Amino acid sequence: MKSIRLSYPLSTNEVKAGPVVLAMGFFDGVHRGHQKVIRTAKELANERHQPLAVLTYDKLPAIVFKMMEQPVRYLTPLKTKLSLFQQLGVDIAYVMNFTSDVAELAPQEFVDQVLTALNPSMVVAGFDHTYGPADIANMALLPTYVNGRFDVYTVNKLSEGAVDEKVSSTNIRKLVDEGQIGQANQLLGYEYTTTGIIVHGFARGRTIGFPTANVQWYENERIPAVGVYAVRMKVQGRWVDGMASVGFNETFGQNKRMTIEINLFNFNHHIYGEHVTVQWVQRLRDEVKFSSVQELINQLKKDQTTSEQILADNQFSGISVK
Ligand SMILES: Cc1cc2nc3c(=O)[nH]c(=O)nc-3n(C[C@H](O)[C@H](O)[C@H](O)COP(=O)(O)O)c2cc1C
Ligand SMILES: Nc1ncnc2c1ncn2[C@@H]1O[C@H](COP(=O)(O)OP(=O)(O)O)[C@@H](O)[C@H]1O
Repeated sequence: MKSIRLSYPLSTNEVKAGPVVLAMGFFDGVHRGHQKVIRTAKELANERHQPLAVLTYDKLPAIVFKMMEQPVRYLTPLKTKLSLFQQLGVDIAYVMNFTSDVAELAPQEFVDQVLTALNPSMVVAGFDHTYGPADIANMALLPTYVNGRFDVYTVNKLSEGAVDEKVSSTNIRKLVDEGQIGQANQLLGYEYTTTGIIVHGFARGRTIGFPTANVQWYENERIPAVGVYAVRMKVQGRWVDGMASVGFNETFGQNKRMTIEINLFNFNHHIYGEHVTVQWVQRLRDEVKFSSVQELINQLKKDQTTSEQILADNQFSGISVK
């Protein structure tokens, strides 16, 4: 997959491919609804023997319109999103720098100056996709603006039972914020992931028999709620089972800053400075302030047994963040 940065106004050197089938959307989370859009577009592209391109944006378009939490925390920061696009068979990812100029484009201008410039034979998006104000820039009106220059294909809402009612980025963000990772994973269609690097902590972990790798997550990552989780971590190119604590080390009472600490099973290497990917599989419990370190150790032993069982039962889904 090629990834190409675009900024407005588009220059012709940036876009060499065409004709392509073009899927468009912000796709935060690349959840099962988004996957349906991209997979549908892939089938259409295959039928036409054309590459599949995706048009997405480097930041949530809403940032330009309204006050948002800062920094904005995504389900999938760009790098993660691109990894998922690649696994869905995307050939070209156009990442547009979303500025006020782009936000201010009238729907007709967006179609003429952005979409058309990407040489699509067909544009594909979800039923609720908008490219400006919802009343004038929706999928029903897109064919009018396109005026026969290329085809438009709208992908219906994903609906295969009650749970699919809730396949939306907003809902998944809420589940992650509440720590309901099992449910978030169901809607995502893969295990929720966080990336970062391993930094030094207080070096207490090894003294209690549970060394913990401290993950300094990258900016814009959206971290699950405080609590304890069964996880996998990719480090030095391989996935290792483990358990994670997101919290403040209540028992030791020194930590004012929230940390992610991971004890890996059957693992004994120094990994400071390594880039890692954490796959959140299941929530186990809340963080507890224990009255002694021994009580913490007893609980960690139980957490390990529970995590090992969960991870043994949990198989990798079709796609996962690499
Ligand atoms: C799976 C797991 C669960 C944990 N649960 C708790 C907890 O409930 N309460 C708590 O105070 N600390 C908990 N801890 C955090 C330990 O206190 C922490 O890992 C230890 O202080 C080591 O920190 P260090 O990396 O700074 O040496 C947990 C750690 C892990 C790996
Ligand atoms: N099984 C393991 N799980 C996690 N980290 C491990 C493991 N074995 C060795 N390590 C190493 O030990 C470090 C954690 O030890 P710890 O005493 O908790 O120190 P620190 O507070 O500096 O992170 C990790 O960053 C990693 O480099």
